[in-house]
Amino acid sequence: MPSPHWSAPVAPGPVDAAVAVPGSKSMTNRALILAALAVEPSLITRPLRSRDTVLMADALRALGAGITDEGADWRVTPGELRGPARVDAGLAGTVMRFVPPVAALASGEVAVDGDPRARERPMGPIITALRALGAAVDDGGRGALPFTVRGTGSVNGGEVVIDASGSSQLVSGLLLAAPRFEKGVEVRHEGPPVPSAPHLEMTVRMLRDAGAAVEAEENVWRVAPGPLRGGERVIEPDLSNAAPFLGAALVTGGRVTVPGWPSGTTQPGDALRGLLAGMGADVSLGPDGLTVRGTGEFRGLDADLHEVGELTPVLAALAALAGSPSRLTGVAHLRGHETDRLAALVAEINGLGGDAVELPDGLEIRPRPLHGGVFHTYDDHRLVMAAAVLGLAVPGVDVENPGTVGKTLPNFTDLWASLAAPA
Ligand SMILES: O=C(O)C1=C[C@@H](OP(=O)(O)O)[C@@H](O)[C@H](O)C1
Ligand SMILES: C=C(OP(=O)(O)O)C(=O)O
Repeated sequence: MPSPHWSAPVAPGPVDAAVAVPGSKSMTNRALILAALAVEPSLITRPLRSRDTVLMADALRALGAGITDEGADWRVTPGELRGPARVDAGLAGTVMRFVPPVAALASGEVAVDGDPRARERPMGPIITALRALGAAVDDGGRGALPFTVRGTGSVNGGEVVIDASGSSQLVSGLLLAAPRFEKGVEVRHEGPPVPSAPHLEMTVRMLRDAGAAVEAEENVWRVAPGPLRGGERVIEPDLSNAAPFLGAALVTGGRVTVPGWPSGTTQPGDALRGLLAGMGADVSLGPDGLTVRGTGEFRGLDADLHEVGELTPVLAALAALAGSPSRLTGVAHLRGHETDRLAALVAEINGLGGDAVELPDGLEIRPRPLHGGVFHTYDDHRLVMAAAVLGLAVPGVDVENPGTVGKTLPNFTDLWASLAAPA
């Protein structure tokens, strides 16, 4: 039984470590979807194994895909998509937005539900879009989980307009399944800007790598119908999950290397290079990976994080420890993430004596001396990571429900212990 609380370790001095972070959640779950829709088997190499990716594998198995372990890798053998099936999305945005368009391709009923908080996350636009593309979805008029997709074995597809300002995943979900729609798809976004542009680029890139014909313009994406290839898909390390480790170099004036950092990538975590450099870190990318060095002093950050919202919790923790104030903007959509992240970060940073204020679209954080206390995590993996960063410098940070970090990084506290241990 994991302990319901975790005392975040104080760094005994400057950290000096190499930390190999496991595979990208976003790439693993896209690779699983594309492999399940392909015309031949795939091998997914170095996948992330975490709650979100195991839920994705289980969902696709329930719909007829064969997914088996091959050492640490996953072998995916496409099968005929069929219901009846039940899909548990947990709290995974990728499962709740990427699986329903696949379920619409199945013959039979597919019931989709998730954690209580998952029922509050934005889903309405993709349900409406699926109906416009020819799928039958019974959501009891809620525009949210739970719902049942009544598949007939095919989806007509075609043109659809969607407001994806609440989540880029609403677009990604439609695009990933679209090569199997009779007419493919043209998705046009209308509304306030879509967040997380790199994740949309990741969707386009991975579809193309699998052989799909995709056109992407500003706010319009077209996917032609056609077969998807299988074969080997190698998953990059999760660069967003590298954030707390790299941040530790800044907080302690130490050095952290993340091996396997790609020289080119669609992952939003790559933006950490510029963001941490902007806070005063020395950042270098070389054959050994990405190395971040801190001097012990670092400044606050004034940044629009609209495209890289998932980095916000860890950057907010760094901001609370920085030498000058920070403004993190462009992230109103974080109110629909695992929890309302803006409210949660303000409550927990201020609970330790900090001075964080919620903006209409972000956070303003003025550093102040902090003290220990319980740090609540709201079923949000990234709040566990934020708490760990604070704990490096603040004795007595008592992290509630640390196991929730297993959403994307089950061995986080072990990796963290090796980082914060005396050399
Ligand atoms: O497509 C993806 O893999 C993701 C897209 C982003 O979602 P939003 O656009 O909803 O922020 C990101 O925050 C999430 O962690 C993963
Ligand atoms: C927003 C996140 O996750 P999800 O894929 O559930 O949307 C996240 O990992 O920061």
